[in-house]
Amino acid sequence: MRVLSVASEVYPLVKTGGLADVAGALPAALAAYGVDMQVLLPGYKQVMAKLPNPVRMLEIPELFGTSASVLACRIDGVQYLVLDAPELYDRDGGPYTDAYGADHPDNWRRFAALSRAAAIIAEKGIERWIPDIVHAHDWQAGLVPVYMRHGAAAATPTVMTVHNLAFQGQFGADIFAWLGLPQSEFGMDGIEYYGDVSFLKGGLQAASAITTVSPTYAQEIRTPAFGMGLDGLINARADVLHGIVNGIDTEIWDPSTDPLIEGHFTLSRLKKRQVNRTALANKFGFADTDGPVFTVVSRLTWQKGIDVLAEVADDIVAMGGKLAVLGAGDPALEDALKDAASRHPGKIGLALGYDEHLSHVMQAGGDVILVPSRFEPCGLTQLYGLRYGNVPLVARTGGLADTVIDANEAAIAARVATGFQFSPVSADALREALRRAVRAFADPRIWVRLQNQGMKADVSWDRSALRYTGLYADLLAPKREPS
Ligand SMILES: Nc1ncnc2c1ncn2[C@@H]1O[C@H](COP(=O)(O)OP(=O)(O)O[C@H]2O[C@H](CO)[C@@H](O)[C@H](O)[C@H]2O)[C@@H](O)[C@H]1O
Repeated sequence: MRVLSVASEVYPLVKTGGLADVAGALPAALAAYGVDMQVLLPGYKQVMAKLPNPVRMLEIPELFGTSASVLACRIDGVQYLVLDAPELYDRDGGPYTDAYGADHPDNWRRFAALSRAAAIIAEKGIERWIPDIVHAHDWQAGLVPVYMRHGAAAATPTVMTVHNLAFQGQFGADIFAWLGLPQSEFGMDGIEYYGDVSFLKGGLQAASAITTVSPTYAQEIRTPAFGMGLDGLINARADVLHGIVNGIDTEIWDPSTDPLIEGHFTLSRLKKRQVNRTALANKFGFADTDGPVFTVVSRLTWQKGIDVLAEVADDIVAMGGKLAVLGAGDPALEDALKDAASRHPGKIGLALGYDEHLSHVMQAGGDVILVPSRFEPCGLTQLYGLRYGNVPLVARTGGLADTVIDANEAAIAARVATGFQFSPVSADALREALRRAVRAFADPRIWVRLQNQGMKADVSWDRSALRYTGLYADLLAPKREPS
């Protein structure tokens, strides 16, 4: 089965968040089930610089006012297709923003081009490789199913995966004329959204199947509270909606071999974890290694509940804990955390910025990974925490609710608890959960049990890869007429 996956970021070539991890891990995970997945992504400056021996496979003479080509490149067994269009992608800054952090004004054109290129590949193939299915991720690939339904590959099934419904790719109606779509698309069943254009809405309407990254989030987005204005549409398409929880790449995230951490450890050699704790304490300038070290690796935003975290920072210290935060985002939240760190030198440490290496160090050396998100489609840092003995303390929402088993008394006694959940996302509820964690940490028997159970949890892609494979197979199965 041949599947073309289309994403705006893919680890290890370019990453700003969880989408890259998932788009990067899927090809290998699905290969185990006989899926031949190739991944199309934009040829940003940082991507082009990383390609070993790219081969030019397909010329696209006219793509949104510029010429483009598709390069193929194999890295660690994965076949990447890179859309080389310098006018669109050869720029300083990140995948979506310029060097000053502002969105590129022509992002609609940059990602419409990615989607159009995917549709062209679906029609023409790359050499003799023609996808049986096209799998689009998030709004940046939202127009893939839309372009496909108006072209020669209209019969090829498409899957639209929502990694975060908060980002919809909404642009003014004036861009519609430039998209090269029939006028009928500017309507209820197409990409029109309250008089604007929405790339994600288009994808959700046109795709053969919709998936999101956990079963709980799949239910939540059917409600006005989580549906971000699209709950009506999602409910109307509930028969093709699936919640498939993310896994993690257990080779990259393996505490027994991880080259980015100080000391390797396993379930049976948990004591060896200690050197990582010390390394973390040194990195964040902690005065000592007493008490639990709470860690946060996150975009610093309202979605992630970082305002609530800042509210309880003093309490963490008062409870005898330490706090280490790695992240970047909203300047007001960065300031609130900077203030907390300056109030508590040696106890609260802040690393502002994006640092993949440090994120591994934190998972290996922390005691608790905090994820106080207001909504969380799946969440990956709690999965890395489980695997690294960094016990998750999470808000009871979305994929966090699906992947962490709360340490209530019954779950502790039954030896199934893996972390702590709290609800609602408020300072009071978070404080209460922190207290529970501090109490559990004080009892080494309970704590080691939590770490053990977490490290034993299956966070691999195995089960979910099987579910994606099943979904693809269903989409390809000949439709039976109702009898
Ligand atoms: N400052 C920093 N330095 C280094 N690494 C950092 C970092 N900030 C974040 N990261 C890393 O970026 C990734 C973030 O992934 P998440 O799943 O937690 O959230 P994100 O909102 O990006 O993803 C969206 O897509 C994913 C994938 O489907 C869903 O799990 C999630 O719920 C959804 O919001 C993790 O690998 C984390 O370690």
